[in-house]
Amino acid sequence: MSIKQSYELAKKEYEKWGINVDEALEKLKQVPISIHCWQGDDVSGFEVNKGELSGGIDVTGNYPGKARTPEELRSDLEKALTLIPGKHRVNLHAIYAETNGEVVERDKLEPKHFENWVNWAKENGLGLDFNPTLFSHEKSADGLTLSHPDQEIREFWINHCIASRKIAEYFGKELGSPTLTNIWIPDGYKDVPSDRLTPRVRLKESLDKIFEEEIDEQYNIDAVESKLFGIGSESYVVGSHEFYLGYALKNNKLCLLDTGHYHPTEMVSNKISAMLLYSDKLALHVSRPVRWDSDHVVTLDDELKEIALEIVRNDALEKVMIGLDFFDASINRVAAWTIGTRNMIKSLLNAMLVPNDHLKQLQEEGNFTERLALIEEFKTYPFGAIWDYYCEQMGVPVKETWLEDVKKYEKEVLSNR
Ligand SMILES: C[C@H](O)[C@H](O)[C@@H](O)C(=O)CO
Ligand SMILES: [Mn+2]
Repeated sequence: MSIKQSYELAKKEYEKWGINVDEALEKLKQVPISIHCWQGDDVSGFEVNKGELSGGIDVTGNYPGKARTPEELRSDLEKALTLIPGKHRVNLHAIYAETNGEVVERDKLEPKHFENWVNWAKENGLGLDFNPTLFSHEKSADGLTLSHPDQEIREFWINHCIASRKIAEYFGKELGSPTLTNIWIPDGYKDVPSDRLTPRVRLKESLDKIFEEEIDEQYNIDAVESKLFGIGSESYVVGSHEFYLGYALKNNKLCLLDTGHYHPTEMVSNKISAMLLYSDKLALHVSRPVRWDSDHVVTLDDELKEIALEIVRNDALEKVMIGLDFFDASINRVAAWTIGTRNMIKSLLNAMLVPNDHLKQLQEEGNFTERLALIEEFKTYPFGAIWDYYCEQMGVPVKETWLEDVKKYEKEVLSNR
């Protein structure tokens, strides 16, 4: 049976429940995923005086073929993008600046240092997102940045974040779509603090200075990302969830929820509807924590499906800015992007192929038996046939055939590095 024939049969199954499959596929095409560049080079970046990865995050594995230059990273991203259906965005960190061999301190970074990225994004029809990098640097060696007791150090990082917002504004203007600029800081303490308040007061003041200058939301949207703990900040993180939730609501900023930044049984899927009652938009870093914030490649697991359901059934596709955040150096990095991003898209399609309105109605009626029965039965509906057809229509490999492309690329390109 051809992919189209399987699709037609599967479509009929969904149509019985009033689900318009063609409409769902059209909708899916419009959803951009922000693909993080840092999976391609293990969060190394291209700074001339680059430091070791720090900030309480870690990349493990030494699979060959890591990108060593901006050209290699862009070429690897291009490869991955040929295997992922849809038009997406690329998420950059400040450490991916190109400074022509010159040492440019992070507080002095300018749009011109990202010109190649912008030209490349234009050529490939991509949007760009951005992050100031407040780790892997001598001025964050003690694990503190925007909340540092030393005013000079704080000023340095404030100026870096201000410079980053200007770079993001430039991206937004050049590419005609707003850049999401996300601030994440590693600040925290290994051991039980004797004062939790003072660092938070300083972080609040630093953020106020960073956001002093208004930037048109047509070009730049600001987000703040919280965390629970990191390596070396096990007991206390200054920018906790509650800290940023309050800050974002009061200052009209977006909260960015990283799925690896909560207690192991605390689910981001359960936060989306609550937060969207009080905020027009929110942002995600979809990751996969395995026992800790390990940033494993995203799989099509229950929580990913639940996150997608919450976005789709609450009509929030334009309110939730979906980004990815994982970095696995133990497998082929192009495959990592491909697996994780395809899974994110698959989860959205899956959510569109569920009779969401009917299930909501059942809940309202207190019919929990039917609610559970249908949720479970839909798990084995022929979703794969719809996904395969979507891939074919979008001109990307169907099923696991993309692996052949990755193997070829590994043989011809990655293995020569
Ligand atoms: C590269 C980092 O993962 C990223 O900046 C941040 O989003 C994070 O999640 C730190 O744990
Ligand atoms: Mn993150």
